[in-house]
Amino acid sequence: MLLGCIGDDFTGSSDLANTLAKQGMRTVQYTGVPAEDAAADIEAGVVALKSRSIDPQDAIEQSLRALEWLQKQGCTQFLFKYCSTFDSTPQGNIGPVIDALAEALDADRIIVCPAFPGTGRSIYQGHLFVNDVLLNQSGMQNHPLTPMTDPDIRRWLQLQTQSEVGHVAAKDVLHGTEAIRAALLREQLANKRLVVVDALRDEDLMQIGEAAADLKLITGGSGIALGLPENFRRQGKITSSSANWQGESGKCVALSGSCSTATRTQLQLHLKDNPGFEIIAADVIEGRIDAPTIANWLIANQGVPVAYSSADPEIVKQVQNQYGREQSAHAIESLFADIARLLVAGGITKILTAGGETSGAVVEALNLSTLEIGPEIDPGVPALRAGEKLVIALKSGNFGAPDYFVKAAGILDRQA
Ligand SMILES: Nc1ncnc2c1ncn2[C@@H]1O[C@H](COP(=O)(O)OP(=O)(O)OP(=O)(O)O)[C@@H](O)[C@H]1O
Ligand SMILES: O=C(O)[C@@H](O)C(=O)CO
Repeated sequence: MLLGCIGDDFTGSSDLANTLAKQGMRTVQYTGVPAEDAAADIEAGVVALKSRSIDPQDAIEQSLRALEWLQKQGCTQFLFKYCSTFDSTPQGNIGPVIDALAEALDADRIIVCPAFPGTGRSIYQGHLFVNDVLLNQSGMQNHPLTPMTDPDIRRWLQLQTQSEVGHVAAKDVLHGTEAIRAALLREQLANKRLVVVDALRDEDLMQIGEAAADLKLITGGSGIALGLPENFRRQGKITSSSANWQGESGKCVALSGSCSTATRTQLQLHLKDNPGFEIIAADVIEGRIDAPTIANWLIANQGVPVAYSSADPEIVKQVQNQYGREQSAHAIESLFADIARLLVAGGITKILTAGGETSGAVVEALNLSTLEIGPEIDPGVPALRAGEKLVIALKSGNFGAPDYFVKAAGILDRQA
């Protein structure tokens, strides 16, 4: 294994694995730190953690264990993947995890670049934009677990890290690889260990990737991985691989715990032609609805039926005020986990999940330890083979075109 990656959630990890696979690296996504060594022919390994919203100390410990395993697999470069909307709180977990990985690797010039132009996330003057609005006006200010209220990534990160935060601005990035390399060195000499790097376009990310060829630790969204495979290819270390994807026949069902604007738009369109079961959070928390009822409903309905708790931010806020943020999230995630188990036991072979935390709960409940990367459904969302009789797609809350659910069901389908 050449490139060792640690993802702070499961959907985000599949986003990264998708990018690396598309750029020609043989990539596998692991759920948690594997007990066994990786197969010998894997070039990039993504250890997916569910560490985005847990206690920072726990996130550090899990990330260091992942790092140790990846080091044991022979990796020479490491990538810490977080969300392209930099999902975190003033306490972490991005800064504390980077600090710990940096110490363990004795790394410097650590790029911090959540940009993902393919999904509209760019960084200019240290500020993160989602399409044409700043992060804190994009809907992310209402995120149920990590509300992003400051678009200045330098300022937000500085709250979380012991290291000093530097910046490589677009004026350097737009001059290409050598200028980026020189600017990173300049920041290192000024004792800025973590460096937010502006990026507007995929070309910028390719050049940032090239400038990062000799860095031990790189951090960012999946976009930061775009240019890395080429470094290994240039050294003759990777050979092109062509994955042999085959979907599954049978019914496809969707589970959505994502309350993001994108998911709610997708649901609105999907529910015009497909049946939906709306899960009311209070009913879950107070035990008025259970998993078997919903699983049976999904199995019995035609089309691509969806069970969803996705609600308007105002409703989510009310639920959280009444029952607590953690408690309500936990209750809903456990419900989705139980539904998923029942679906698979009931013979379902294709499952779509929406929302990072929700997807994490489902992947863990189903014990899906290794995910093979299939074709891309929409930017950042690959089809995944999770077992001999199960294919899935894990959609990050904000990803996917309006017709995502139907498109995803089509790609997971076995082609005649
Ligand atoms: N109706 C609801 N009321 C309160 N909390 C909810 C409700 N529906 C879902 N949740 C919780 O909100 C959280 C949504 O997070 P999740 O990561 O699944 O989606 P997302 O934030 O849209 O996606 P991403 O993290 O990929 O951006 C989960 O913990 C979920 O259990
Ligand atoms: O980077 C992103 O936006 C996604 O891969 C993700 O991590 C959202 O949960």
